[in-house]
Amino acid sequence: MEGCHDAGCDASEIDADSTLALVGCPNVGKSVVFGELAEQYVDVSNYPGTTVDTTLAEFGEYKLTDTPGVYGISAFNEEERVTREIVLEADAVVNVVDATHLDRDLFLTLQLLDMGVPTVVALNMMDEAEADGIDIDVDALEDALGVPVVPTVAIDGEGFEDLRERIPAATAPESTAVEDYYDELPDELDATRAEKTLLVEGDEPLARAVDVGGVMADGGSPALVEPGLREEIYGERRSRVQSVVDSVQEITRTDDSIAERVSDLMINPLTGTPIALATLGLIYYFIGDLVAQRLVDKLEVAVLGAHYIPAVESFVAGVLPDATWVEPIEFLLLNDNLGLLTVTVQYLVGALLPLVVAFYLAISLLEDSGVLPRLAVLTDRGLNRVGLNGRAIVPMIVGVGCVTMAIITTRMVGSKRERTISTALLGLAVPCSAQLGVIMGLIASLGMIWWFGYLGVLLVVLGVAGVFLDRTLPGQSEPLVAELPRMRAPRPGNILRKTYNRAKMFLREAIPLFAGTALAISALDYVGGLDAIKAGLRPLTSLVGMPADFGQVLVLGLIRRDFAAAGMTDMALSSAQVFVGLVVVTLFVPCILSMVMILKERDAKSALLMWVGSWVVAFGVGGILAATFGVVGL
Ligand SMILES: Nc1nc2c(ncn2[C@@H]2O[C@H](COP(=O)(O)OP(=O)(O)OP(=O)(O)O)[C@@H](O)[C@H]2O)c(=O)[nH]1
Repeated sequence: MEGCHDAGCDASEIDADSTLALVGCPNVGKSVVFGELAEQYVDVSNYPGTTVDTTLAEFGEYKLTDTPGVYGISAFNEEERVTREIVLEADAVVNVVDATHLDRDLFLTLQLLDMGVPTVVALNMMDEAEADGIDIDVDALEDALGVPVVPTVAIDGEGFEDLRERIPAATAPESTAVEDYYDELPDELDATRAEKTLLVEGDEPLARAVDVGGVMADGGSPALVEPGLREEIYGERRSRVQSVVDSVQEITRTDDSIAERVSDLMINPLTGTPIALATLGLIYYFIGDLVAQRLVDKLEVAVLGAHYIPAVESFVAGVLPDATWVEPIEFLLLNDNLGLLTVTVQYLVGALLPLVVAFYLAISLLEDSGVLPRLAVLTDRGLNRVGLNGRAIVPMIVGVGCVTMAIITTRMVGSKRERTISTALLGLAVPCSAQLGVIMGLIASLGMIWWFGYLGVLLVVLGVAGVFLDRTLPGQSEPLVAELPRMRAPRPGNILRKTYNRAKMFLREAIPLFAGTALAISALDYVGGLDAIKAGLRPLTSLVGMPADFGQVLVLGLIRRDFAAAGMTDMALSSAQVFVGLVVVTLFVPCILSMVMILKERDAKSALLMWVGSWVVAFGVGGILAATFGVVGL
């Protein structure tokens, strides 16, 4: 069935096979509503903008599509374009409205109704409205809007029976205040009410698609209407929203709740900074120390290293026949660098799995409690200087746990440009905890001053690289959307479910990639490729004042960063050499698994540029430090 947003579309047009879109502002509970209606879990987060991909599900005889949260139907950014497209295609909309934010959310509702989109309003978060002393006269709201309004508490499944029942009655008022503006459009234009409304609001994709007489796939000249018209229509709609809110809502309590007071403390730089540092410290302690060091150490070494690897080795040796052709197979499966059944499994199960689970657990808690967006607001200004916004704080912290993991979290930092910058910075100068552990051990014997020197160099490189990328990459980074979700007690069920789902999805995508890479590197190793690389690296190792053996360290670094740092433990080096060597291995290329992830999350060109860039920066900075300290490799 075609979209039916023309004037006069009524309930009878919504029948079996109709497509329903779930539309609402960010963080109003759409994902929970979707889960309730479709009986299917989608990622629920107390963080605006977590629904980036859309999900389609069957709901009774309808098809139901989840959409990214938007404040209005327009096409200024990626989320808006996705939602706009879905709304234009849909037969009806379930508009989720946050009862504690009527004044904000009803703009979208009225816009949908102006467009003639058959709508049912799910007035969600009624529990929070009640707690905040917000009294809404639902019948009056229904009368004012002219469409069904159903109060819901999505997390408790309240109101859904009613909602399901009233969806077939989705409708839109026959006429709209916006119709007066349609006169601005060419007389011969053949467009639906939805299209006309968007056109008078200056919708660019539609304006570009207009040809004489109709809306076409492409062609025609953009800007059909005066540029100022949008503001006029928006202003008029906002005043309609205000009068609806004034007539249906009464606020009986005005003092701040505890959650609001905590929130204020968190975003005030004076009190927020120590809270943020403590939170970051806690995350680091949990992911970087407790899990990445202790648990992973136990699992990787004491369990898998001591029991699993010997067992699999003897099993494979027992199964494979004793013949020369078996040798390469045995090497691919069992070699000590990246054997498919040995080190690769040891890494995936012993390190990556616990890290992934720990990470998702921590992030889910931070998201659902509302701490995460407040951290983003606090760190926003500093990160702006390097072309990022506050949302990038998470990948940076996570990177200190595991860079591979952090690269996935760059999904949440906003535009493609910011994702590229944060990925590049992560790959370049954020040491992962496994590497940091070994590095700390090595530096501890040199003294505190070297430790600060090491951190100082990394910060300078991060700053310079960030500013460089910000200036050279085309476009501009997006500002942080300032709207803060409310602070809530996380729901354990949701945290566990989300962690499980995210970890499962991650592993399902990552395991084949890692296995393939391990096989390819092992094959290269078998034919002597890694030794050849080591010999070829000699000019570079002397450039940074390191002995020839440092080539071996770099080859290990291509595979895993902590291997590289660990490779330096039994080399005879001066203090300055240890320092320079550690800076070089930190800035050196991301480990092979991070590279696989960069390839997957970005594209081949960015991955190659980042890889080559790391060589240049590592040896450039290493060369400067070597010259400064006068270190010479033997
Ligand atoms: N108290 C309360 N919390 C709710 C209700 N509905 C949803 N939530 C919580 O609100 C937060 C946001 O819910 P989501 O379903 O992720 O919101 P969304 O609209 O899909 O958000 P985006 O996808 O980011 O636009 C989560 O922490 C939910 O647990 C409700 O009726 N009452």
